[in-house]
Amino acid sequence: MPTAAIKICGISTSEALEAAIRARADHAGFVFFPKSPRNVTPAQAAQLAERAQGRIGRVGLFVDADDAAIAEAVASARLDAFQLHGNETPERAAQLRARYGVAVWKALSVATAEDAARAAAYAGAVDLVLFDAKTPKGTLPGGMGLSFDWKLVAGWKGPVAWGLAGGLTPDNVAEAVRLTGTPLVDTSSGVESAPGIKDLDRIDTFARAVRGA
Ligand SMILES: O=C(O)c1ccccc1N[C@@H]1O[C@H](COP(=O)(O)O)[C@@H](O)[C@H]1O
Repeated sequence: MPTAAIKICGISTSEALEAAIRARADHAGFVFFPKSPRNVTPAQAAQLAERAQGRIGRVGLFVDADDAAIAEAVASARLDAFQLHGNETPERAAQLRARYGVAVWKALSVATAEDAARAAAYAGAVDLVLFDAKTPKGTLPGGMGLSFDWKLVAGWKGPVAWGLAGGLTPDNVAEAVRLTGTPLVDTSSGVESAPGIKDLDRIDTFARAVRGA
């Protein structure tokens, strides 16, 4: 089985970005969601994106963002992909993909087999679906360190590429990769010492665990 690709999300400092690059992660996630402790301003994003250029993929995370917010993020950070982490429809995802010509990832929150089956509706509209855990009402829609029953997506064979997120840590990611066969893993709070504070050693340990799986 090929090694799963790695995305480290919620990067907001150059130190964390360099740690992700040193760990040979494939993608760095920049959160454009003001309610998140990992939110970056357009100015921060511009600096990080510049530093990341040609060294790691740049994924912008949005939650039901309007056109103006997305245009501002795109103007500041040259993004390689959008990660849509709200209730964006397949039509909205396809519209953004056509408008900006970048890859679009759609996060889907999973608690049942029916939730995972919703991925099929995004075939043709997105480049990847990211299965994540459901979070409690009134909290952030991701980045909470919550996982779901991985058996629901183990060996998933759908009409679109996929990845796994939600509560992945250096301690459990190898098991998650082995059990699901996921081609991509995404973590945020699992490589932090506190919400929004990336732990550089944990980024390294996480990547090693993925490659050792
Ligand atoms: O990281 C955030 O702050 C965030 C905010 C809003 C939506 C999604 C967010 N993060 C994404 O959530 C999943 C799971 O994160 P975790 O590893 O459980 O902390 C992941 O895709 C993050 O990119």
